[in-house]
Amino acid sequence: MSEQTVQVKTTGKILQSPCGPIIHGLEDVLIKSTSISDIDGEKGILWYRGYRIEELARLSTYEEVSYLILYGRLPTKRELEDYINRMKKYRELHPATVEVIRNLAKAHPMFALEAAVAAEGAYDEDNQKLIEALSVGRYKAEEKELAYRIAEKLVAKMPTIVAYHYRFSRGLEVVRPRDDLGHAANFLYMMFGREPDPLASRGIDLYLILHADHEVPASTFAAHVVASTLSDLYSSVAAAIAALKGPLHGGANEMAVRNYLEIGTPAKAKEIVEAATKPGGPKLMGVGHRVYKAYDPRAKIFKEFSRDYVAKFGDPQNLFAIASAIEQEVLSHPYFQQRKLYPNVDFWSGIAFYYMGIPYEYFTPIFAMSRVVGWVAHVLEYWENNRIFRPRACYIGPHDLQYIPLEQR
Ligand SMILES: CC(=O)SCCNC(=O)CCNC(=O)[C@H](O)C(C)(C)COP(=O)(O)OP(=O)(O)OC[C@H]1O[C@@H](n2cnc3c(N)ncnc32)[C@H](O)[C@@H]1OP(=O)(O)O
Ligand SMILES: O=C([O-])CC(=O)C(=O)O
Repeated sequence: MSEQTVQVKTTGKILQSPCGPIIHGLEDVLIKSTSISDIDGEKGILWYRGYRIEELARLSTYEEVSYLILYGRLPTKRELEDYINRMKKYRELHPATVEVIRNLAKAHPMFALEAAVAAEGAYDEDNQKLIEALSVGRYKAEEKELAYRIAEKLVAKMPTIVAYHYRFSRGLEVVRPRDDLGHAANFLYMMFGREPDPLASRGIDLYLILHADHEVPASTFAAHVVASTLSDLYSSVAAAIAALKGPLHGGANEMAVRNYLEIGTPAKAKEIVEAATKPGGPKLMGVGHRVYKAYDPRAKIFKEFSRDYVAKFGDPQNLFAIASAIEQEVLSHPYFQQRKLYPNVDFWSGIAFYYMGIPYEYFTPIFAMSRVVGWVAHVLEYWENNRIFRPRACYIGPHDLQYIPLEQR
C-alpha cells in the first residue's frame, strides 16, 4: 500500500494526540472541489456560481437563484418559466406526510421538517427507483434525471411543510398552495391565509436568496456524509436539517431574536456583550464565524432590509434598536476585534420575520427552505465522484481488558 503525506494548511485549533495532530472541527480541511459557491473569508465576499451575492440579492429571485445553484448557470426566460411551473406542480405533499406533520404539531418545527422530509422520501416513487439503482451502483443519465427531479421536488415542498406545521400548531386548517403566487409570496400565503404585503414577500425572497448556499458548513457536510453511503437525497436532506437545527449553526437566528426579546432595551447591550467575553460566559448568538474573519456580506444586506422594514412598520419591541446597540458594542470591543468576530447572517435575519408575525421557532425552518437547494446541489456534485466518508479517531482507551462475569463485578 502506498503512503502519502498530506499537509493541511490551517490557522485553526490543533489537538495533539498519540496518533498525531487532530484538526479540531476539521477547520480548513478540504473535502472536495466545488463550483457551487465560494467564500473569501478575509474580505467578506460570497459568490454563487461566480456571481456576487450583492448582485443576486439586488436583481434576482429565489426561483432564479435556486435554478442557478442546481443547474450551474442562469436560466433563459423559457427555462425559468418551465422550472417555476414544475415547482408549482411539486408543492403538494403526500397525505402520509401531512399526517406526520399533524402528529408533530406540538413539536419544534425543525423536528417536524426533518420527519416530514424523510416521510416524503419514503413515498416518492422516483426516490424508490433511484434507491434501487444506487443499490446496484448505477448512477447514469437516467438516474441523474431522477435525482434532479427529486432535487426540484425537495425545493418546492419545503415551504408547504413549514407552513402546514405552523397551521397545525395553531389548530388551524391548512391553506393549500396557490399557483399564481411565487415561491416566497406563496409561503406567506400558506402560513397566514391571506395575500402578503409586498415588502414582506420581498423580505422572504431576499432571505431565501442570501441563504441558498454556503460551501460546506456542518449541515451541508452532514448531507455529504449521508449521501456518500449512497443513501437517498431525502435522507441526506433530513440529516442536513438535523445539523442546521443546532444553535451554533442555523438555530442561531432563533436564539438571537430570543435574546433581543429577553434583553428588552438597547441600554443593556453593553452588559450582554461584556458577559459574552468572560470565560465560560454565554456566546453571543449571531456573532462569529468559522470562515468569515470580516463582516458577513449577507448580514450587511439583511441589516439594510431590516432597517427598511422597521422604518415602514415600526420597531415596537426595540429589536432593531437592540441589535444595533449590540453590534456597536461588538465592533468596538477588543475581545471581538482580536478574535475577528463580527455579526453573521443570523444576527439580523429574524427581526423582520418577527414583525411579519412569524414566530421565532420558524426562523430556522425558513433557513432550511432556502438552503435545501445548496444541500441537494452539493450532493449531486459529490455523486459525480463519490467516495464514502470514513475518517479515523485516535483510540486512547485501554486494550485487552479481562472480561469479568456480571455476578463477580
Ligand atoms: C448560519 C451560521 O451557521 S452562522 C453561525 C451561527 N452561529 C452563531 O451565531 C453562534 C455563535 N457563534 C459561535 O458559536 C462561533 O463563532 C461559531 C460556531 C460560529 C464558529 O465557531 P469556531 O470557528 O469553532 O470558533 P471558536 O468557537 O473556536 O471561537 C474562536 C474564539 O472566539 C470566541 N467566540 C466565538 N464566537 C463567539 C461568540 N458568539 N461570542 C463570544 N465569543 C465567541 C470563542 O470563545 C473563542 O475564543 P478563545 O479563542 O478565547 O477560546
Ligand atoms: O458557513 C458556515 O459555517 C455557516 C453559515 O454561515 C451558513 O451555513 O450559511
